[in-house]
This record gives sequence, structure tokens and C-alpha cells, in this order.
Amino acid sequence: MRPIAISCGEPAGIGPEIAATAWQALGADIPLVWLGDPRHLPKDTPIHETDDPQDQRPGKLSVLPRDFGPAAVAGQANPAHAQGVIDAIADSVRLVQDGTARALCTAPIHKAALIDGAGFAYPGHTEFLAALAGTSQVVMMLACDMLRVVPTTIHIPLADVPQNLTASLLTDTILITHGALKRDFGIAAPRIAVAGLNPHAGEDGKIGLEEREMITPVLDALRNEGFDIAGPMSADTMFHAGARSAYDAAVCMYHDQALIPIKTLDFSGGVNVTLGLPFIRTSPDHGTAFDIAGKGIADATSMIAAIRMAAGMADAREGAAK
Ligand SMILES: NC(=O)C1=CN([C@@H]2O[C@H](COP(=O)(O)OP(=O)(O)OC[C@H]3O[C@@H](n4cnc5c(N)ncnc54)[C@H](O)[C@@H]3O)[C@@H](O)[C@H]2O)C=CC1
Ligand SMILES: NCC(=O)COP(=O)(O)O
Repeated sequence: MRPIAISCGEPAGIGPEIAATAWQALGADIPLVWLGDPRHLPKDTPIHETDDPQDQRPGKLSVLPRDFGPAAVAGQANPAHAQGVIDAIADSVRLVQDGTARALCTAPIHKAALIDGAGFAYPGHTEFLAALAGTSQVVMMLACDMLRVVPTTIHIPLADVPQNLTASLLTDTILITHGALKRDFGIAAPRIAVAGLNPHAGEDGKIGLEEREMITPVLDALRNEGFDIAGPMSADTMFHAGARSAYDAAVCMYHDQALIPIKTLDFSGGVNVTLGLPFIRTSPDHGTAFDIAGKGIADATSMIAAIRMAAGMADAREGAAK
């Protein structure tokens, strides 16, 4: 079976160790190929260095080796590693684009380190992957057993959110989410709840006008086309258990409105999945965790869930293509 490509992420963070732990946990069920500098994996990881991702050996993690120059120091990003981290992502994308790998699972990057060290022009994987794929619009979803959330605006300053929230962006975000719920999550008739931007979803225009002027007209237009959409809803009351049972995904207006509820509910089990790409990409929901890197205490649950989700999506798409 073709492997899932794992990009190393920030080598001074927990990415290499959770990739190694996930590989141990998943065993031969889900073949993996890791792209990075092998010196950054835990010393006791049995690896097989190769230039062929399909070259899988029993009991060994296949590694497409890179030389990052100076070895990483746990917890301290080194600008000298930035280009290697970026190249590992780009090379992983090439593997999924040419069909050598079934899917991509990215380990966390330290965004500031990539910007400082290599002039990285993107605020995150999501935007970089969209550029590599030549896709104008992608959607970030975070998913766990209890909740799926989508931020309409992603990595932008909070002060810039209102002017970036446009009817076309919201419409595209909902439509891409709807399509992915059907295709990748097996939900025949997706129910989507949409948050307002302002407190109490604007309180009938008394606390902000974005709901009245943009969000409600978009939702009404989509409802008229037959989509099952609720909202705009007060964001503070749409994430308790009863409210969650009424929808399959919550489309939110900005990053923290979406990510705070899911990381509070299930920090260790959440998965970040990019929707709208021509290939499958998942990631753990957490970051580089410099404070615990190299200590052997990082929890790989989210990485394991991300790899399982990537494999499940690949199974579903390959099954549908037959
Ligand atoms: N997909 C990606 O590449 C992501 C990258 N990041 C980046 O990570 C860096 C650090 O971000 P933070 O906000 O500090 O979030 P973080 O998730 O790295 O850490 C927050 C807290 O959670 C703990 N933690 C995180 N993952 C853990 C795990 N697997 N096991 C045990 N404890 C864990 C950390 O030790 C820390 O105390 C930033 O540069 C950010 O941009 C953040 C999220 C996703
Ligand atoms: N907080 C989630 C996050 O920043 C993930 O970003 P990305 O690197 O997956 O685009």
C-alpha cells in the first residue's frame, strides 16, 4: 500500500517525537514515510533511509533523509532550519500530487521561525498548501468526535477580521465545508450552523451590523437553494452538548471563535484537516510545544488521530473512485 507522507515540522518542537510515537502505535497497518533530518528523530527509532517512499521495511520507519545542517536543540528554533522545514513540506506535497503517497500529514511548524529564517510568505500550512496546489480557496476544519469547526477567516489579526469577512468568502467556506462533509465524512445531508461575529449575533443590529448586512443574506440565499443551515447563531451558546447535537459542523467567523471550543473539548484528540485541496492533508491540532520538546512526554494522540483520519479519507476516496 502507498504510504502517508509525514513532513517533519519544526525540528526543535515535538513533531519528530510524536511522529515516531505514532508510527510505533500504528505499526504496519498504515505505512508512513517521514521527510526530515533523521538526527531529529528520537535516538531509539528504528529507521530505514531511502529515496523511494514505497520502500517499506518491517519494523522500520521509512525516512526520506534531509540534511538540516546544525542539529536541533529542543525548544529553541534555529533560523538555519527554516528552509529545510519548508522544503520538507513542499517535497511531501509533490509525493501526494504525483500519487506516490496517499495523503499528507504535517507535523507542527513554528511559523515565526520560518518567517524569520527563510522569509516564509505564509502564516501557516493552510495558506502554503493552497499556494502549492494552485488553489485559490481552501478551508481549515478542526474535527474531533464531539465537534467540527471551521473558521471563515484564518490566520489574520483580529482587527482585520470584519473587513475580510465577505459574502463570497463566507459562501465559498460553507460550500466547501458542505462538500467535504458529504465526501470525506460520509454525511449525506449535512447540517451546518453558522456563528455570528458580534455578541448575541448582533442583537438585531444593536451590537454590530455584520449579521444583518452580510451573514444573514448569505445564509438566506443558501437556504433558498436547499442547504440545511442554521444561524447566524450567538457564538457563546452554540457549543454546549445540546446545541452541538443539532449540527454536523460549525462555521465560525474567526480563528479563536472556532478553535477555542474544540481545543477545550478535546485538545488531545482534535485533528486539523484542510478542505478544498486536490489532495488530502491532516495535522494534529496542537503546535510545536517547545516547553516539553525532547522530554519524551509529548502526547501523540492527536498525531495518531490525524494519520488515521488521513488514511480513512484516502480509503473513502479510493473506494469511491473504483
Ligand atoms: N499546524 C501547525 O503547524 C501548528 C503550529 N502551531 C505553532 O506552534 C507554536 C506554539 O504554539 P502554542 O500556541 O504555544 O501552542 P502549542 O499547542 O504548541 O502548546 C500549547 C500548550 O499545550 C501543550 N501541548 C501541545 N501539544 C502537546 C502534546 N502533543 N502533548 C502534550 N502537551 C502538548 C504545550 O506543552 C503547551 O503547554 C506557534 O508557533 C504556532 O504557530 C500551532 C498550531 C498548529
Ligand atoms: N491553530 C491552528 C493552526 O495554526 C494550524 O495552522 P496550519 O499550519 O495548519 O495552517
